[in-house]
Amino acid sequence: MKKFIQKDLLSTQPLKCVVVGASGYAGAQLVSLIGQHPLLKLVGLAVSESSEYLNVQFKDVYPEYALGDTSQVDDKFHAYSELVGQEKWKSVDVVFLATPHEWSAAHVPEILAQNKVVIDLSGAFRLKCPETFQSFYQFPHPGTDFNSVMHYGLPELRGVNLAGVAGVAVAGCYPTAAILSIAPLAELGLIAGPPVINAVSGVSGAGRKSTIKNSFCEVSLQAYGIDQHRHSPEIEQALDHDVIFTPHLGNYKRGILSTSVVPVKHQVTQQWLEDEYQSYYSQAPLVDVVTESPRLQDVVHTPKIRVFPNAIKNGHFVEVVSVIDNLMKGAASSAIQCLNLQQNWPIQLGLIPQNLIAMHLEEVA
Ligand SMILES: NC(=O)C1=CN([C@@H]2O[C@H](COP(=O)(O)OP(=O)(O)OC[C@H]3O[C@@H](n4cnc5c(N)ncnc54)[C@H](OP(=O)(O)O)[C@@H]3O)[C@@H](O)[C@H]2O)C=CC1
Ligand SMILES: CC(=O)N[C@@H](CCC(=O)OP(=O)(O)O)C(=O)O
Repeated sequence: MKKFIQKDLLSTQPLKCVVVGASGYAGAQLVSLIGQHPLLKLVGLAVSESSEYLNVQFKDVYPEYALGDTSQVDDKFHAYSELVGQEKWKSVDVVFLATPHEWSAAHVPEILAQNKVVIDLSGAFRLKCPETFQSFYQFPHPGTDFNSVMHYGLPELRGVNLAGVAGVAVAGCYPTAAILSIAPLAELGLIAGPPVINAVSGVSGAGRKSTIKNSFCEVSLQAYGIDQHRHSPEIEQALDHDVIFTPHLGNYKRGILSTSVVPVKHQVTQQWLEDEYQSYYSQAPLVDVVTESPRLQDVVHTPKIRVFPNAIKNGHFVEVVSVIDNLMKGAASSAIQCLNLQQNWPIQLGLIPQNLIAMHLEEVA
């Protein structure tokens, strides 16, 4: 696969990356994105010691994400404990974790201690309050010392500054859709009462391991986690406001459609609202503020979010519909954006080739 990059980054050495949890849905999507990124080089795929994929090649499990030329890449799954014992581990720059929350909580400290950048897709380091964390995750907070080390990674949220940070706790999938729907109103101080957020996710949001609840014949559009989903406090932390969040499971594979209804402190017009959203996202190439109700198929398999703000009830409420692919913008592509920002690279580097072509590119050798 040909990779292109703008001239001023041509002399930048690619970062060596490992994905832990590479056999899972989010990890596999990450592997495919690293494979197409001009400044990232995949050097290891890690799974658990009891994984059914040990020593199996990635392309045999996920042919749809084939890495292109794999002759230079070890694309077999290895146990994490084996990988860290290999000589090449020492030169790894970045470790992506697409692992269970408990696993990330236990292992991030040792990876940070080896001066490797950690990009964690789990929820282990997103919530700053230990009591809230314990009550929603049912295990102890990894420690408040990490609150200043692991930075919340929602790339388009104003105030997020990831340049040079040691670690990133990538935002959750539902929170990405909900927070980016409401953030412009929060910044304006317009929220008059708890936003009501209803969101539907495809089944890949629940991960690859099957259970009765997410098996094909059992899944039927259904609300769950009412008033107790761990993404409620995550959304509240980012917006600094209470919310009423209800997730729903839909009988399809990928994508989240979120609808947020927000009471506002003063009457707004449609034009004003659209202008404010356009302004908030003016430097965000992967956010489309749209004027027609977005569909999941507009974004599935893409790194984009589409946001559709509406002034309703005579301008006293704002209703915002947004759509994302939960495995891309809700997980893997957002993780790549976070690393791009951590490195001071363009936010969309490696994610939208056609955008790159517009930026005076050179082919990477
Ligand atoms: N699915 C989604 O839409 C999103 C997921 N996330 C987060 O990403 C993480 C992964 O989610 P998802 O891909 O859905 O989950 P999956 O269940 O599909 O994948 C989990 C991965 O973790 C690996 N794993 C499990 N235990 C260990 C261990 N002890 N050591 C090393 N690897 C281990 C599994 O490998 P194996 O079983 O082969 O050993 C597998 O590769 C979770 O924290 C989730 O919350 C974040 C945003 C969205
Ligand atoms: C459909 C489904 O089950 N979705 C998952 C959320 C997706 C996920 O993995 O959560 P994070 O974004 O926090 O990592 C859930 O409700 O627990």
